[in-house]
Amino acid sequence: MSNETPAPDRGERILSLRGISKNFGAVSALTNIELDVHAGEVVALVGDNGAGKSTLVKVLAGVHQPSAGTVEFMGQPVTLDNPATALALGIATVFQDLALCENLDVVANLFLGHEINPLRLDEVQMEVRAWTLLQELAARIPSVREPIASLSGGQRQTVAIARSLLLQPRIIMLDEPTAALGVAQTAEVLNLIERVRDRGLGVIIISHNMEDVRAVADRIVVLRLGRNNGVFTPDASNQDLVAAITGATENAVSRRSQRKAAQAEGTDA
Ligand SMILES: Nc1ncnc2c1ncn2[C@@H]1O[C@H](COP(=O)(O)OP(=O)(O)OP(=O)(O)O)[C@@H](O)[C@H]1O
Repeated sequence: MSNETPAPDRGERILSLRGISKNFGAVSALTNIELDVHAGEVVALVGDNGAGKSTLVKVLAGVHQPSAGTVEFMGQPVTLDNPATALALGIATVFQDLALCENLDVVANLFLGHEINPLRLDEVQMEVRAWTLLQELAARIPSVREPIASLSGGQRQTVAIARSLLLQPRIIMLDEPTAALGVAQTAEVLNLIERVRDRGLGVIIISHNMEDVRAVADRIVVLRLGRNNGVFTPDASNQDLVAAITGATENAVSRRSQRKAAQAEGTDA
C-alpha cells in the first residue's frame, strides 16, 4: 500500500533520533533524547509518570513537533510534521484508546479509511485479506464478522495492531498494549508483538509492566524527567532498572532485596 520498497534487513537501523527536545511553554517534556530502533527489534520505553514517554511517541507519530533535534528515517533526515506524514513514511502508532468502532465488525475496522476499493467496497477481498493477516499473526479472533463490542481486550489490541500492519509500516509503536489485560490475554499480545518483530519491523512499546518488558524487549530504554537515563538488556537486575527509572539507588526495591539478603545471611549463620 504505502511502502512498495523492500523491507530493511534485520538489524538495519530504521530510526535514529538525535538531540530531540520538546518544550511546552516553560515545561521541558524532553531534553536531548537519543534513540535508535533497528529492524526486527523490540525497544521498550520505560519511565515513571511524566518521564516523557508519551511525548516522545507523539513526536514520532507526527502529533507534536520537536523544539530541537533531528529524526532520521532509513538514513534520511525527515520532518514528521503531521500524523499522515509519519504514517506514509512507515511509522504506525497504536494509541491506548485503540480507536476502534465498537459497532463495526473486524473486517470493517481493519479497513476503515483504507477500503481496498473505496468506490465499491470489495467485501470478499477485504474479508480474505483480513483472515490471511490474522492467520499470519496467529491471532485468536473467532470470526472476522464479529463486532468489536463482543471481543476481549486482547482481541481488540490484536485488531488494532493488525490494522496498522495493513499499511505496511517499518516501525510500530504500541502505547501500553497490555494495560488492563488479564494474564492469558497479555501472553497473547506479547506473542503477537514477537510475531510482528519477526516480520522485520521495529517495535517500540511503552509499558509500566517490567515483567512484560523483560519478556518481549530486546532493549530497554529508560527515560527520566524527559532525559535518557540508561539502556538495558532484558536480563538487567530489577534493582538497576528501578534505580534508573526513579533516579535513586536507595529505594523500596533495593531496601527489600537488602533486607532479604540480610535475612538469608542470618539463616546461614
Ligand atoms: N500538551 C502538553 N502541554 C503541557 N505539558 C505537557 C503536555 N504533554 C505533556 N506535558 C508534560 O510533559 C511531561 C512529560 O509527560 P508525558 O505524558 O510524555 O510523560 P509519560 O512518561 O508518558 O507519563 P505517563 O506514564 O504518566 O503517561 C510532563 O511533565 C507533562 O506534564
